[in-house]
Amino acid sequence: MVHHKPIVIGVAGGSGSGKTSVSQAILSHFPNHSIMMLEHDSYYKDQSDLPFEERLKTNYDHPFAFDTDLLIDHLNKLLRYESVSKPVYDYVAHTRSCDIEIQEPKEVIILEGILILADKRLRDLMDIKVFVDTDDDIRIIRRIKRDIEERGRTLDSVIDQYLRIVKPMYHQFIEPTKRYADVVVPEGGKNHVAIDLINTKISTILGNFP
Ligand SMILES: Nc1ncnc2c1ncn2[C@@H]1O[C@H](COP(=O)(O)OP(=O)(O)O)[C@@H](O)[C@H]1O
Ligand SMILES: O=c1ccn([C@@H]2O[C@H](COP(=O)(O)O)[C@@H](O)[C@H]2O)c(=O)[nH]1
Repeated sequence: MVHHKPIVIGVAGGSGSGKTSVSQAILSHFPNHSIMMLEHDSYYKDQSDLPFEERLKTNYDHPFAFDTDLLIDHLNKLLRYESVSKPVYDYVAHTRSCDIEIQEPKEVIILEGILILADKRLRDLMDIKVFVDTDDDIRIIRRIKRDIEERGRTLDSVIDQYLRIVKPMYHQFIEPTKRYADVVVPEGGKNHVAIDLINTKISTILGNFP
């Protein structure tokens, strides 16, 4: 029988910083535990009422792009050990897909996203706050590769979006949230020492569960 509220680990950082890699490294360290990922990206606002050309103009790196109220509602349900219907985001179509995913509650929740530390309501629900800190040049190189291979973009579109939006928004909204982090992880998923420290802390909290 479960007595304690689930543990929430927030993993923030710029696009391409290695948030997903760090989160995966935590997930794979606890194969026998009940652990899940919750991505702020799944809660990008639905834009199906806008034509595709209009969706291309959206600023996806601004807090207004997300339905954070819905994320908080879902997180609170998961914290009460209730399941939720997660939206599924389609990066190629730039809108919510028709699918939903049923997410069962778990003992450990990894909450991941570029702007999760920018919202005090989310910060207040986290037990451990992590910021993955990777230089701009490394992040743009990773993003070019990923967005062309996985998100249906061209080189020119990635460069244009990066210079016009992603970079200025990072410095205005994302980088300043580093000050809220308990742990700053340089260089993402390959930082084994930082990941071990985070995993040890999670084990300690799990060990203290009644
Ligand atoms: N330490 C690393 N060294 C090399 N490549 C990495 C490293 N961490 C992540 N990557 C690669 O960079 C890309 C972005 O990493 P990801 O973890 O998805 O970042 P984010 O979730 O912050 O956008 C992925 O293609 C991933 O394979
Ligand atoms: O329709 C969309 C939605 C998001 N983006 C970009 O995605 C990144 C955040 O994802 P990461 O996995 O953290 O890189 C954000 O910087 C948005 O610019 C998009 O291009 N289109």
